[in-house]
Amino acid sequence: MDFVSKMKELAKSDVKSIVLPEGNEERNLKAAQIITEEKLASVVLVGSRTEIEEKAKALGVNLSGITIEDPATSEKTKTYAEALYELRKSKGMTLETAEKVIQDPMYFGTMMVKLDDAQGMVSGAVHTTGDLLRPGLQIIKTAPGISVVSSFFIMLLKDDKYGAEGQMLFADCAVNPNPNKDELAAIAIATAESAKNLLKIDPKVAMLSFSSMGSAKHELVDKVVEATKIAKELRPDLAIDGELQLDAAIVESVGKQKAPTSAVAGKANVLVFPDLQAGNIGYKLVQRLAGAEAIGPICQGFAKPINDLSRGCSVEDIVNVVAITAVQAQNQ
Ligand SMILES: CC(C)(COP(=O)(O)OP(=O)(O)OC[C@H]1O[C@@H](n2cnc3c(N)ncnc32)[C@H](O)[C@@H]1OP(=O)(O)O)[C@@H](O)C(=O)NCCC(=O)NCCS
Ligand SMILES: CC(=O)OP(=O)(O)O
Repeated sequence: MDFVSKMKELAKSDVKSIVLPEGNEERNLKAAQIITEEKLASVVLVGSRTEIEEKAKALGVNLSGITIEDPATSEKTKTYAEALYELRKSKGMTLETAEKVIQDPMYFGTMMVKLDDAQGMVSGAVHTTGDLLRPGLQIIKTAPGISVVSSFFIMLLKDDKYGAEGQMLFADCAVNPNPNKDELAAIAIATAESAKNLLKIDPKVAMLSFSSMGSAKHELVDKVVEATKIAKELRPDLAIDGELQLDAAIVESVGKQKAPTSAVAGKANVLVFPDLQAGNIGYKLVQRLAGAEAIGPICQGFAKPINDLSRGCSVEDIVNVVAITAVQAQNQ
């Protein structure tokens, strides 16, 4: 069974409630109907009830079995505003501001997850990644013992000779613009754990650079070398190695030539990029030029699952990320 089918089967086995805060958007509405028909999750659309109902009618989307929460009229709005105020008052938020902010479906949806009125959230077809991350960081916060929220893409490649039979995780492609060495080490460890938990593979983590094992000297390379050292010290049980160029990481013959003693070189199935410029460009290159399916960005490190989409996503992408979010919610 392929990865997406596995996620869907798991999601169906214990149905969770997932919020779509871009409730009046066409792809979200179409996805909501598919998710409901396939029983992948119990969908909550957040937004103006009138707009959602009118748009659904125009698109021929059947809303039965789907819950709509309108922040302007919901009986939950007051409670959520008060909870937001309590969480953010030490940062200077007033109750008046909280009452305004909670009208934003992104904040309303995030608060639904925080207060267990839903188990997960997916957005990003319209909003930017920052629009999802800010309420997430302010309200959901990090899981116990985790200091850095980051993200990964599940890359399903056309050529199964790479990664784990064509499956790879790429990180961080969406959250941390310029992680320092400690943050980069944390991203590597978190992504290795995500590879084990979601893909059920034995992670082989390559810390990517433009240098392989000292072949180039530069401060940008130093960060990757130091992050690799930190990650290995923190988790000697994990196969993490670097610094490696991309070809040394994924092509067996090049790995043997450039990093002959590495247990990861040539076999990597988790690629950790040195910064967000490289990560975001890297995943889009593989998606667009190599025709890989890119699922995500899936967030890791939040106390509860909230996930992003690319604004270029399809209806199918939304359905897939909702299934994965539901599986993450089962594992909470
Ligand atoms: C993630 C991002 C939104 C955070 O921005 P920010 O300006 O630091 O946000 P805030 O200052 O409002 O931070 C909110 C809180 O989260 C914390 N925080 C920020 N990034 C964090 C991270 N990666 N992990 C954990 N906590 C984080 C902040 O310390 C702050 O805590 P506090 O309010 O309790 O003091 C920002 O880094 C960003 O825009 N990243 C790039 C997203 C993007 O454009 N991706 C490309 C397309 S996918
Ligand atoms: C993940 C990502 O790059 O999102 P967007 O394309 O919406 O900026």
